[in-house]
Amino acid sequence: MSIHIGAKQGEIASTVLLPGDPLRAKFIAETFLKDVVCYNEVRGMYGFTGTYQGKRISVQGTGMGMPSISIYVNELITEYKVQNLIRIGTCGAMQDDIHLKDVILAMSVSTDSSMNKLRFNNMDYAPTADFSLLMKAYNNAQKLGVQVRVGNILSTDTFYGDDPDEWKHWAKFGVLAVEMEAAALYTLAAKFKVKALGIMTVSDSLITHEITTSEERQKTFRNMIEIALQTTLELDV
Ligand SMILES: O=P(O)(O)O[C@H]1O[C@H](CO)[C@@H](O)[C@H]1O
Ligand SMILES: O=c1cc[nH]c(=O)[nH]1
Repeated sequence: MSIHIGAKQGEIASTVLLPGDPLRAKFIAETFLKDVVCYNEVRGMYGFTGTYQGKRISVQGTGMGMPSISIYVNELITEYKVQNLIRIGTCGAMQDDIHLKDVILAMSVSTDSSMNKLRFNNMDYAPTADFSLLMKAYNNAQKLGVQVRVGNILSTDTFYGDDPDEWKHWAKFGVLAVEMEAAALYTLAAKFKVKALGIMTVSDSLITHEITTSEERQKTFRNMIEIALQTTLELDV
């Protein structure tokens, strides 16, 4: 067992899907996986292992924000030898041609967080997706008939910022959408030489102020989940 994950060695698969919401992890396990075992309930941050079309995979909630996902990703990699980490999250659209429920593959991540400023002694690091995961996910989206946007997203530390227009500056530079974890995920994956990708569904628009309901956020993001699951089938480990 690690400090925050109550699994025994061998109970977590080498590929893990990472929703922020632990109830999304439960929903995915119950809806898409067979032979499911719940390996973690510590802090209510559910983790499950099961099989998808015969492939063993796990799904682990990460909580919200970079400090929280960093704890789970660190322990998954260092204590449980996880090799492939695919975040399946929600995000807010920052471009007017991106709509509710659109799917975004995060090729790179900008951030307003100080975590990497501290890690890299105030220099800029560019958190980047693993190209083989990105390419597989893109190809699977095409096969499933799901149009995806691929590009730069923002991982922010503040869901409720002080300046309601701050996101517009990122948008001017082509950033597609905002969420709160991918920069930390990509940075840790690079540090530990494992693979990571973020697949995000648009849950709200910063432009039109449309939002999805929490039930929709938890349950209806099938396109993103199916892209991630198909991608796991093509992984060697
Ligand atoms: O839906 P999840 O995966 O939690 O992702 C997004 O939703 C949360 C904010 O509501 C943040 O964690 C953000 O990254
Ligand atoms: O971090 C997030 C997630 C979803 N929507 C947002 O606007 N921000």
